[in-house]
Amino acid sequence: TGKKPHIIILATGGTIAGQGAAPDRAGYEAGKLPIKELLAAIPGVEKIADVTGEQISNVGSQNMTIEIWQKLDKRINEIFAKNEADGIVITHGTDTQEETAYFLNLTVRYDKPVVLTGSMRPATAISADGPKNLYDAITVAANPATNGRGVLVVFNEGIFDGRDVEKVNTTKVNAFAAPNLGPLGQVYDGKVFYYLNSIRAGNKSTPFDLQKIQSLPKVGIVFMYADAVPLTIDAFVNAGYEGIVIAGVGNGNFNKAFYDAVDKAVKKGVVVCRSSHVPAGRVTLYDEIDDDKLGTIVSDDLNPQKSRVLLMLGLTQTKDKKTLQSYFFKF
Ligand SMILES: NC(=O)C[C@H](N)C(=O)O
Repeated sequence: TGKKPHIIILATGGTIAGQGAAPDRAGYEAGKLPIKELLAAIPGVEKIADVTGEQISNVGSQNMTIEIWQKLDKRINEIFAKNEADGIVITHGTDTQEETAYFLNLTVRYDKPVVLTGSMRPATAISADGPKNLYDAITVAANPATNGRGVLVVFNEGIFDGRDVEKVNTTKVNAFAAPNLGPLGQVYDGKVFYYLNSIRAGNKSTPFDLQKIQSLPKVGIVFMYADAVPLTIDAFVNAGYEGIVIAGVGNGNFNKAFYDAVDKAVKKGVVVCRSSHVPAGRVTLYDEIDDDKLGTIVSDDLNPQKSRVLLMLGLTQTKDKKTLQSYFFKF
């Protein structure tokens, strides 16, 4: 019987720390309860790990910021550099959890477990899902088989990789899925089962070492729909954005008006990435749009909000579109 693993919880807020007038969700506030109270709801956890907690922020994740991402990244890298913990669990709202997970998957320089979780029901609601998710996340982070799998999301007994996980339901406790890949595994009754490995590179095999990156360039997202007008494309260009992700229809398609606006943006040096708001599938090069002719890149199977994360980080390294495109196929 060796020493128990030490797990540090970094709390950022979210519904898991949410408080309302039980048993309702109406009018509840995310990011109210401190980490101490979240831990008090999972007695028995001391049998699987020595757990300590730190409060990084306390916000609903609709208010997540790049500044909090940088703070998280810095603290995670410091914890592992100084060997302060064997694994890290991040409690986080679900609205932007997929973005934070992918950002950290690309920027954390260590292979040790980093697991995000949250909840759909506030801590004060009937059958709150937070305590179980937190217990499961600690179980996964404490398991040696989690090493080297990048940043993960554990939710409703599913284990997902940070690159592929997406929020797929607005209110149900089964809120996360990886539409293009599926879950990496399952956590059940304190046991961890992995079924597959993500083949995407992350952690220190990316060039995105935030210690060497002062600030991130601005990248915006524009939503395409029938008869859409490209006002926001022009607005982003005029506001000095370095990149634009188009949340296109179908295989990253957009109409003639968008095409012309994208053409102008690219000619001004803005990098434009074609993604799609279709829930699954990849956006492929040279389908109905000739990317060589228009000067665009494609998102592969990253959704628009994750494409923005990668394009922001990519643009800190290069403006070369071939290299940026290679990031989208590799990371
Ligand atoms: N279920 C949740 O966590 C939703 C909340 N708005 C948040 O993202 O913080």
